[in-house]
Amino acid sequence: MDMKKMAGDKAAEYVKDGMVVGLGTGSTAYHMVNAIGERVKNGLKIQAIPTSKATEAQARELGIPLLTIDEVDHVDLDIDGVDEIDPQFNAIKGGGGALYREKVVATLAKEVIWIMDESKLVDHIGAFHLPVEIAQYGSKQAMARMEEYGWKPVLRVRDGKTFVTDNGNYIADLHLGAGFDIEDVREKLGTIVGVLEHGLFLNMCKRMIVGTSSEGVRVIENPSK
Ligand SMILES: O=C(CO)[C@H](O)[C@H](O)COP(=O)(O)O
Repeated sequence: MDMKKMAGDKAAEYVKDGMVVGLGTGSTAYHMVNAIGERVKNGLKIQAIPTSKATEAQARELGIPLLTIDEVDHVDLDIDGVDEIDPQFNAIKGGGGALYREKVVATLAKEVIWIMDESKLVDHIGAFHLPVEIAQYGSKQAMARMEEYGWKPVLRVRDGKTFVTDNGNYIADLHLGAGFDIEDVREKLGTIVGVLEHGLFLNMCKRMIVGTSSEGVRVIENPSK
């Protein structure tokens, strides 16, 4: 079976009646949303908060009852994908550009599960670019500040056009390299006007669920949660 599907299907088992569930975004989350949709058809009673317009459309199609963010006062469980994750459970997310809503929902959640195939496990994050959501107004200046910090921001382009997030903003992708100083980058990003959120999700999850080619699904618990 597809490794992403294995992880998504397994994660859906953690959803229980009565929960408010955060539905992540991306090709792994897609399988998880399908699996939850199947369980809803079979009588599971939940409410869900999607982390992107794409996931919202998928969940709606499957008949999963949805809340808007203004209707949410807590999230019991958030399940989402990652782009990279290290043994300290520090992750980069936002490859699909949904990092802002993903972080809002993950931050509200009592419990977070990250789902992935085994390619996402790394010793040090940073080989994958770090996505940073920036306001359109002043984006040139915000990127100039990033250059001053010695980073090389690349404005995200899709299909020949500047990529615009579900929130109407741009994404600057930072190519920092594996083993970059996470705390230093996080702190410096906080000083730049126009930076709305970044894709560092540091030690947020209670467990990772990893689809592997040789061992099936691995569930890795976070001892610090
Ligand atoms: O953060 C994300 C979207 O903003 C995704 O969760 C991340 O990019 C992983 O995607 P995939 O499961 O397709 O590999």
